Amino acid sequence: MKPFEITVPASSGNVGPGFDSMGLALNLYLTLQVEEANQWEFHTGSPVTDTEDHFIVKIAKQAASWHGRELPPLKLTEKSDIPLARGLGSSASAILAGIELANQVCDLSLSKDDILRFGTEIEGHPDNIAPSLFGGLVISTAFEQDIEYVQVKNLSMDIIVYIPEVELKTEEARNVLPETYPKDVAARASGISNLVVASLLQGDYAFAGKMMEKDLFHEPYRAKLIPNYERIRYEAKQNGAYGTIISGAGPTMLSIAPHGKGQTIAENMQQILPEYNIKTVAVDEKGLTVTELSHP
Ligand SMILES: Nc1ncnc2c1ncn2[C@@H]1O[C@H](COP(=O)(O)OP(=O)(O)O)[C@@H](O)[C@H]1O
Ligand SMILES: N[C@@H](CCOP(=O)(O)O)C(=O)O
Repeated sequence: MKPFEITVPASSGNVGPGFDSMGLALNLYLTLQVEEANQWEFHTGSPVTDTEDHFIVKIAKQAASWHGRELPPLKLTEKSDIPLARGLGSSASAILAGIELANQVCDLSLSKDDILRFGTEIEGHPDNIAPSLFGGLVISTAFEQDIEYVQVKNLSMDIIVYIPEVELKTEEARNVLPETYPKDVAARASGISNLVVASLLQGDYAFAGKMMEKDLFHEPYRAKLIPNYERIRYEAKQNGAYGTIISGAGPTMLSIAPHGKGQTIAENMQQILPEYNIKTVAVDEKGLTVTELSHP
């Protein structure tokens, strides 16, 4: 086996009202270098005590065993710009890295649709898995045995993320949501989501930003879990952003802004919230990639 590297972008799920179905791939990356080895080795920036039980290895073993195969020992080197439990899809990126690892090493011949289905089954919803796999903005939903999706590329807007120091587990942020929604609320909430999609497709980012802030599916329930929720929305708008939403389940927040204005907005917002990591990010258009390494 030749050494290779798997690269998976981060993602921002929901994009406001597209709860569990809309997500954007972002240019923060998890990379996993893979080499043959006689015994397991796992290298990351921080110590890994349970090499064979590491989340990515567990997923890879699961993917291999579902196809009647066993993963051999490997030397793995992981690097990641994606902060954990911040609403930037770290778990989806790690799941995809694990599935692709098994796909490559055990010759599973999984198609991208197979990976989407398997990854969604593990993650529970496709809104992070689909964009991290395909790149761009992806709208997706599980329908019977399949995950149906539409990929949208070449959005022309700037994106700013506000990453706090605190973590928020997605599971915890899902527990505050209602089990069911009254019919009139569901109808309005999906209408708002449809307006966001339609305006993004038309390139009307100002209207998309306005409607993104009107979510009824999750933001009203999660706002209390997100530090500085109202303040970030207000200050970002004062500084010229079109709209600000919770990224995934939070606690990171994300603004969309006019093309070319993102950097200035990020700098101004960093003055207001010095304890945050605030930066502009771009949409990743490629999704998961695998490259052969000549010199690992
Ligand atoms: N690269 C990784 N390696 C090991 N575990 C990871 C990795 N990425 C994510 N995880 C696991 O996923 C958890 C975060 O998932 P989650 O709460 O869904 O937040 P998010 O996906 O928004 O970052 C981490 O606490 C960790 O258990
Ligand atoms: N649709 C999910 C998205 C979770 O994204 P994450 O990055 O916070 O894991 C939800 O809103 O729960």
